[in-house]
Amino acid sequence: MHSSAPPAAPPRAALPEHLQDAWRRCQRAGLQPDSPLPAQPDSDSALYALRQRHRSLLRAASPLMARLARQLTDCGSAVLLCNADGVVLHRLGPPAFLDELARLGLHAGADWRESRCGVNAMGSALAAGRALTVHGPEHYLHALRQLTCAAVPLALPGGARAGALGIVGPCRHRQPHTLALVQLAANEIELRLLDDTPGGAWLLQLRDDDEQDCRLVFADDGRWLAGCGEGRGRFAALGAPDDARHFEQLFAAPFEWWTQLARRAPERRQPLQDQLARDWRGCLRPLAAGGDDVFAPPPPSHGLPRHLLALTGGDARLDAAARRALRLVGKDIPLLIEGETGTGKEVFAQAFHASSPRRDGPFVAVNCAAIPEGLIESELFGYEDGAFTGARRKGHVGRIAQAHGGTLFLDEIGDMPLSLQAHLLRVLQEREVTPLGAQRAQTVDIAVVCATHRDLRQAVADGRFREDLYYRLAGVRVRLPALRERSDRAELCQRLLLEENHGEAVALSPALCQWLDTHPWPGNLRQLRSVLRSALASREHPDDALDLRHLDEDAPSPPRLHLAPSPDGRLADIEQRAILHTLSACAGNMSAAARQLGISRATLYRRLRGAAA
Ligand SMILES: Nc1ncnc2c1ncn2[C@@H]1O[C@H](COP(=O)(O)OP(=O)(O)OP(=O)(O)O)[C@@H](O)[C@H]1O
Repeated sequence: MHSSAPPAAPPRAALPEHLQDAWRRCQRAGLQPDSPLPAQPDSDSALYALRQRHRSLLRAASPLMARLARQLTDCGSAVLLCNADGVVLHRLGPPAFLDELARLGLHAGADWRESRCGVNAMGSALAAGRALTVHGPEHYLHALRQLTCAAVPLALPGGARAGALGIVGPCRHRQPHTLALVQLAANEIELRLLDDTPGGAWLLQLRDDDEQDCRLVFADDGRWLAGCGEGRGRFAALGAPDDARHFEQLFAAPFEWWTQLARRAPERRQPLQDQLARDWRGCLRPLAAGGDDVFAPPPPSHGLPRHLLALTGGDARLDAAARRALRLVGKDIPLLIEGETGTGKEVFAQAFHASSPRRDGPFVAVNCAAIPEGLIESELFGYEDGAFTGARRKGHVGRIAQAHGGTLFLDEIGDMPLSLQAHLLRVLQEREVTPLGAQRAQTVDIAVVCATHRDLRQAVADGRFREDLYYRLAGVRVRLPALRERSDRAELCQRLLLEENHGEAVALSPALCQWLDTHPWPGNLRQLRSVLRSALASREHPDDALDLRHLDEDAPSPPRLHLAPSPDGRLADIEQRAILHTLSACAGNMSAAARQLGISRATLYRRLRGAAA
């Protein structure tokens, strides 16, 4: 875009009727064509909150936006998505052009409403409720007259306004077919929004001889709830969802029969005639159970600092654990985190550290199960120059001393050898550490957080863990719920998918949603993340919705491995057989086997050691 004088507006009569209306609205609102664009709010946290609120729209639109952006690579144009208030939720396009737009104040989070920015395609499409193009001088404000833009309003399944999709580019790149491209993408987004209708409803997918797709949604009792794009248009003659129509008023077929059929053969298309005697092939399927969980806003978690808050997607148990931990912040009372492998104990410990006044100090993590027993002592306490044969010349600062001023995280504390437990107890009591071979003790100022997947009290009862150390470490205990127990599983899947897909939303098939929701997840979040990561990588196209077929062949089977029969049925034997089976399937590759079992490599080594003992 260049900075020469803006092109003059065309005579009003030369504008199409709907743009004349838009110009009149701006005049009535008192906008001056030569006034600058209003200053736009630009806050990351406000944008984050806004995107959270509109995540179902973003999830439906992102793949289509990415596809459009690829088609437009050579035109130097950008694809924009606004919410129903005209605020930009997402932009994709050439970085140089996006920067130009941002310099005009049109960044993500900016408000394009017609009443603020004058006639423009996004704002005016929303104001007029119709698809339209605004080219160069047709913009009301001079500041926008070097742009050309086409936009289409988007509707929610019930017909309410969801937002608008648009393509904006430099004026010299006007493309006559841009509006048609946006319209096609908008139709597809509306279809995808249907997938998000809460459970307890049925989706009827219809196809006619021209292979035109229509989708209609019905409640359990057959009431017509929604239709989208073609779905609304092609059935307009028979009514609208708001008219409380019933399936049987649209089709010459009993709804009950269709739902029974759908339960027996959900994928099969059946011939179906509507009340206008048009022939379709239709397929009825239940909408994803629990789909509403994904879109319900998380219950408020007021008062939790940002890092801990980021962990709780609304699960009451995790929320309570975070609150309990938070009461310790700054009080030097040790925290003991319990939970199965992969439940996020280390991530929780890091969030605790980041929420504490020690956040600028070090966070030092030691996995007591991963360090060979003979090395734990020197690793933890350090040693002086020449303390023992093979020691490094200049000695070694132990992990405890490294944590000075910050937090020491002792993972798998239940695996600490008894001989070292007394030594650790002294450090905790005296807040001093004496490296091996040293004459003098050093003072250390540390917060201590420990984690274990074992039952430490049982270990105390069995004499494997010192009772006095247990009470030193377990100042406050929190238990992290297993993934299968968490009520925010759907939310968590979405969050991990966004993270794994570099911030781009991904659509999930209902079958996969259901599988994700009901899988027992023995490896918890670690396993979920790795399953999602490999599923994303196995898609043919980045726009493809994730489906069961993208799972590793073995992904659904770990629970079967754990349940394999063993001669005497003991749990430890079953576990060991599962481990050995997986190891042999992975040709002895420890990392691959650990991934497949959904446990960490350290846990796998530990289990093997346990099995060999
Ligand atoms: N709140 C979270 N949000 C997103 N991902 C998480 C979260 N918590 C954990 N994860 C993922 O799960 C993986 C395992 O987390 P973490 O290492 O903290 O678990 P752990 O309980 O300490 O496991 P182990 O007992 O095997 O040491 C992490 O690498 C991270 O990818």
